[in-house]
Amino acid sequence: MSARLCPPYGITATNVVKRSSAGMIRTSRTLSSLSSVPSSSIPIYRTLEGYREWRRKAHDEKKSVGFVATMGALHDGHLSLVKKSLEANDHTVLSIFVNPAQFAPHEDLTTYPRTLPRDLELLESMSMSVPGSGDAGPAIRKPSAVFLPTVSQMYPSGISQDTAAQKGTFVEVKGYGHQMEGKTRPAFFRGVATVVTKLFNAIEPTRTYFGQKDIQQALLLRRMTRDLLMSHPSPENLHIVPTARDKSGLALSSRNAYLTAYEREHIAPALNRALHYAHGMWSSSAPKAEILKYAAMVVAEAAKHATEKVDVRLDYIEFNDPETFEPLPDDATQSSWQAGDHGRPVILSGAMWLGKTRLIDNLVLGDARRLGVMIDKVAEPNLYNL
Ligand SMILES: Nc1ncnc2c1ncn2[C@@H]1O[C@H](COP(=O)(O)OP(=O)(O)OP(=O)(O)O)[C@@H](O)[C@H]1O
Ligand SMILES: CC(C)(CO)[C@@H](O)C(=O)[O-]
Ligand code: BAL
Repeated sequence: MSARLCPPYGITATNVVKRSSAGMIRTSRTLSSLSSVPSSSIPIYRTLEGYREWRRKAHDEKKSVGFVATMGALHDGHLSLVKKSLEANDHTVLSIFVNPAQFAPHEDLTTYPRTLPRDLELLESMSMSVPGSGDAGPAIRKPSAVFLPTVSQMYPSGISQDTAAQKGTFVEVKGYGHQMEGKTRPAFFRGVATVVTKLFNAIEPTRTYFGQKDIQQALLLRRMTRDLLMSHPSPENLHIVPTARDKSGLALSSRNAYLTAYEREHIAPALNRALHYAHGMWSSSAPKAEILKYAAMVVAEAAKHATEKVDVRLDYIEFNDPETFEPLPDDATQSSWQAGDHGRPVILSGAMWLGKTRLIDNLVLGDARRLGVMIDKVAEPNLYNL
């Protein structure tokens, strides 16, 4: 059953999620009832049964299905993933689901931006002309469906943000979830791998698209598809789309909505500047440990020269092996890395706190295509990381 329903809707942080004393998450009536969904010309599936009926038809018609998983609060970064999917697939499906399992109890699940009406408007406004097959003229493609499940649909056994209290089935990509982002967010990748496995099982995508902004997530999920012998998608059909940015270099992110205009314009871009500074030093053969000190100073300088009160804390900047995610040795240099016959690029990534907002970013040093990042000739060079 597809839901094309009318207002009133009322989705706010407080009416979406309620937590019992045991930390179990349940959806409020507002979000779980169908009447909470704005009207849309794109079919919205709130149930697995409804979506699967649509998917069966696409399968019978031998149509390919591209998939973009999101937590909503859409921006141009998300839309760049949708465009890649529209280009390559007969159908494009997008999911919007704020996944409790990837938020630690102290993190921002309740305040995470939720902008469903605007998200649907943005998706409705998207279309792409693609060459028709045979003698047919060009065809117009638009997003075909939105999957908008409830927490109880996605977690039939219930879900607690407290990992010790969790029951049911979880997916862990062992050995790859504790470095980089996993150092600060130890349960994050377990939550992501679990929900994305469920989404892949539900959506059955031919191809999927993840953002380079969350590079560890994308690479870990590709490993998961390989380890679990997945066919929908197969590992080679999990694509990574370059990071879309503000002119200042700041990576677009739903959490940027937490920032003041001053923070967004003047302070947040310091993380990207620090990464570029580190890249410059790497190219001039400086050793990693020294580079990291200077990169941290770039962030500190931005805070020092702020003309408004800001609370800036660098979480980390690090160089990591894209295959193992392990940090490079302190004395590693660009030439020692290359001489090690790795031939693979290096991930230079970082995270910083701006008040309560945590921002992340990365550059791939070397040929990002080797990581399956989709660099194409229409890309504007200053938007991309090579
Ligand atoms: N600036 C961006 N460029 C390209 N892809 C992006 C960008 N931001 C997010 N994505 C990708 O969009 C998908 C959905 O991400 P998500 O809904 O968490 O948005 P987000 O902006 O990353 O949110 P958050 O602020 O929580 O990090 C992920 O694959 C993510 O990597
Ligand atoms: C992949 C994802 C949708 C899983 O909840 C989320 O981690 C994200 O948006 O990057
Ligand atoms: N894009 C990553 C989602 C998260 O930080 O929870």
